[in-house]
Formats: sequence, structure tokens, C-alpha cells
Amino acid sequence: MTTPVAARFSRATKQYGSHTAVEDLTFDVAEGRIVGLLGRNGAGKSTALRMLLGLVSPSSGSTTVFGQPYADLPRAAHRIGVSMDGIGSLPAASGRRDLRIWAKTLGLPKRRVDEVLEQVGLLDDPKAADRPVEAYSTGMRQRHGLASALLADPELLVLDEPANGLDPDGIRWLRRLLRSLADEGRTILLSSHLLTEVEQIVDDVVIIQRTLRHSGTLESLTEDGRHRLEDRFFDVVDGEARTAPEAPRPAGGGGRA
Ligand SMILES: Nc1ncnc2c1ncn2[C@@H]1O[C@H](COP(=O)(O)OP(=O)(O)OP(=O)(O)O)[C@@H](O)[C@H]1O
Repeated sequence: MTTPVAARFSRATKQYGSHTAVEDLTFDVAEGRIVGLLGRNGAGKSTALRMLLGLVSPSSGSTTVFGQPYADLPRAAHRIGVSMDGIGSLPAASGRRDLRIWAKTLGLPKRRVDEVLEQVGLLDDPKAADRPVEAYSTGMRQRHGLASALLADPELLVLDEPANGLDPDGIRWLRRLLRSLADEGRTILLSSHLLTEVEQIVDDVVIIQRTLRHSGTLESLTEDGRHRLEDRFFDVVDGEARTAPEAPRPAGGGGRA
């Protein structure tokens, strides 16, 4: 039986002028999994997520969510929750007001706002939700972004660098929250370059360096935890350059798992 696919990249390429940000990227995000999209700064992670969400068009190839391009998917904003810099929030609004506006846009009841504020821990300090988002610490901003992504109770969460700026307590909290969401059958695609943190969170690992370098389970990449993700990451990203400098780049479709 084939596993249902929440998100698919099919030979997706994005060029900005003469610069190729993402090339020939092919991988699937299986439903119910927490998938880490990993790569160095500038590897093309955000560009890949932006293609998936229809925020930039692929120069060639395609991306789909639940079998359709984002723009064609009915109720896409309800089915897919997004936390990404520069998307959504109104910096001058309070956290609560910002979420209320988004809830209204989505046709959700006001009470949903306090439910997600509670879920992400922004009600622990009673005043936090009434401060402007622009005054939030990085950790609070991450929680606010997650609250916004969770509002419509989506099936798929797309999170750009959700672990950035979180302290060890925050990472532990994020891990538990994402695991409980995945246990409910939701799918999570998150980008990160924080390998130690990601190792504690994800089921599957996709490594890109403009092109696909690896796609498979964390278990297989780390050989059931015998190797650290960080070491395997460098093997995957730098290995070819060290061992086969003249070898052509992989065509994109084949992961190494
Ligand atoms: N709008 C744009 N116009 C031109 N080049 C861009 C644009 N967006 C991204 N790029 C370039 O594409 C490449 C990939 O950028 P992207 O932001 O996708 O990488 P990333 O892996 O998310 O990086 P980081 O971890 O630093 O956020 C980089 O070389 C970047 O400079």
C-alpha cells in the first residue's frame, strides 16, 4: 500500500535571473510525518517552501499539496498552516488582535484565538498576547507564528525555521507540540539549519544544497542513531565534492536513503 502524500516536489527548479536557487528538486512528504528540510544558509530551503505555497512560481517542474498546486487547492488556507517570516502578521498589532484578524479572514470563531494562544504557551504570561508582535522576543515570535499556523486546525503545517531563537526549554516544548500534532495524523514540513535540534524532532530528513542531496528516514540516515545527524549531514553535503569532484550532479529524483 502506498503512503498518502501531503506535499510533492517534482523536478522543481527556481531561477532568479541567472541564479539558480533550487534545481530539479524531487521528493515527497508523506502524510503523518515530521519532515525536516535541511541545508546550509542559502541552500534553497525557503525558496522550496515558497514554491510549495504558491508564493513563487517554479521556473520548471512543479509542486503540489494534497495532489494539487496550492493555488488550485480548495480551502488551502484552512488545510495548510504556515509560519514563515514576512507572511501574515501585522507587526504593530497585538498578538491577540493579529490572530483575531486572521481568524476572521478564515471565518473562524473568536474563541479559536485563545485556544491557539493557550496551545503555544502565550497565555502563560497574561499580558503577552496584548503586546504588539513587534515587541516580542524571538521565542515569542516563533510561538505566535505557530499559533497563526494552527488557527484553522490544518492537516499540513509548513514551518520555516521554527526552532530558530528558541532556548532549550523552547526546543523541548516545540518537539512535544509537533509530536502531538503528528500523533493526531497531521503532517509537518519544517526547514532548519539547526541540526542538533532537528535531530530531536523529525522522522524524515531531506537535505538540499540547491539540488536534492538526500531524502529518507532519520533512522536510515543515522543508522538507527549510531551516527549523529550533524556528521551525516556533512557527509551528504560535502561527501561528493571530496570523493568524486568530477562526478555529475545527481539528477534530483533519487534520494540516497
Ligand atoms: N527573491 C530573490 N531574488 C534573488 N535571489 C534570491 C531570492 N530569494 C532567494 N534568492 C537566492 O536564492 C538562494 C536560496 O535562498 P533561500 O532563501 O531559499 O535559501 P535558504 O536555504 O532558505 O537560506 P537561509 O537558511 O539562509 O534562510 C540564495 O542564493 C538567495 O540569495
